[in-house]
Amino acid sequence: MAVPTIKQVRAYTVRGGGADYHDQGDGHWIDGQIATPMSKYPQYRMTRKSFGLNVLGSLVVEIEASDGTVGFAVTTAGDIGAFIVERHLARFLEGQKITDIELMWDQMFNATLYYGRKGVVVNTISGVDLALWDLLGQWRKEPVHALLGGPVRDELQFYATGARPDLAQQMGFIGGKMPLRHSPAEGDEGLRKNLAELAEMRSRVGDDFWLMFDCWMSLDLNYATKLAQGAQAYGLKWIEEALPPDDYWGYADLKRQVPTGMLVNTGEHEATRWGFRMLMEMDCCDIIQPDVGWCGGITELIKISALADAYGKQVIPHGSSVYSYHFVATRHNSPFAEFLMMAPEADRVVPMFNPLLLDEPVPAQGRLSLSALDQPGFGVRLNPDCDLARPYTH
Ligand SMILES: C[C@H](O)[C@H](O)CC(=O)C(=O)O
Ligand SMILES: [Mg+2]
Repeated sequence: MAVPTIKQVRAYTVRGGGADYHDQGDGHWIDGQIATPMSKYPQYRMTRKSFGLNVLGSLVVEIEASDGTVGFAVTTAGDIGAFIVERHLARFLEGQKITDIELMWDQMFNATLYYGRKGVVVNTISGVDLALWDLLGQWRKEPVHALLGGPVRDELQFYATGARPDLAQQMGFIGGKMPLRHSPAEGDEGLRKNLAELAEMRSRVGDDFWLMFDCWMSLDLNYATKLAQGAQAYGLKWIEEALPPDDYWGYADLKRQVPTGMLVNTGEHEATRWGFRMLMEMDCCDIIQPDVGWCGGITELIKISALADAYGKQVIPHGSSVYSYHFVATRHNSPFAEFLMMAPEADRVVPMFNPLLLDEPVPAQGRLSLSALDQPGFGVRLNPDCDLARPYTH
């Protein structure tokens, strides 16, 4: 059978939730007081939207093949990403065989090296890459996990990220990761409050339920060490993204300084095999947490994950819903997955990319059967009710 070629690449943007899951309405737990690198400025401490966490919006990449098959994917990159896709990356895709994903990835990455490497450019490349995998799956009528070598387990198990680990426990999740609220700018009193919150949550969930802190790049080494030592009494399973992503040296020190048995995890704002190589070579963490929509897509995650396996590290991707699930299902070193609680009060399970995708599967009792992932591609559809714009064409 002749392999179709890529006929057209289109980039759309959309606001309100979706892949830019921080773009939520006022009062949502994800925009409450959460420690960030901006917390040292009192005017930017109480909400993350105050410093522009939701400025990007979602990018939707649609790729149409010569036989009419269409693949698509979403990520966080908004208008900037749409510009990059339409005015720069499309040239490396249109006319290519839809099977030549490795070649297209290499051309997109190398052509953008002079202004890219990480951040929104690699988010954008990731979105294109995911759309290519979706297209291939649609054409072959196979789920992406089958294209990746097939699942190694029958169901996925999830921990939940959100403000209410106690409710996540009742919903059947294996653990709850809560945002750290108080940053070093709030001194010892803030540290006491952080530990008191953990103590309170531990008293609600009992001894065996996993509890984790997500520090979202907000701490310094000394504070992170004190937090980890204080949290030991309440059985904190891991301390996540404690330091800025570029502080590889700090992470290596932190990993040596936390109490025995407590894990140091990071990587959601890291990108490419070279970034993750640094984290692993310098022994910065126990578990790496690439976001498949930000780290370079599935094509790059395959390499990152193989490297991690050789280093004896687990790969528990950050969020990303179906884009992660199809990958996690196929890897021995990804034994569980994250589910981000996007209900405003974190009191029920709603699709992570709500309202952008239709047919987005969600865990029930903290689990998702592989049979929920057996549709072609990533198995999701764009919600026609979402107001997509196409700000650039080529
Ligand atoms: C809750 C965290 O601050 C962030 O919004 C999500 C995240 O880092 C994670 O899911 O991990
Ligand atoms: Mg995190």
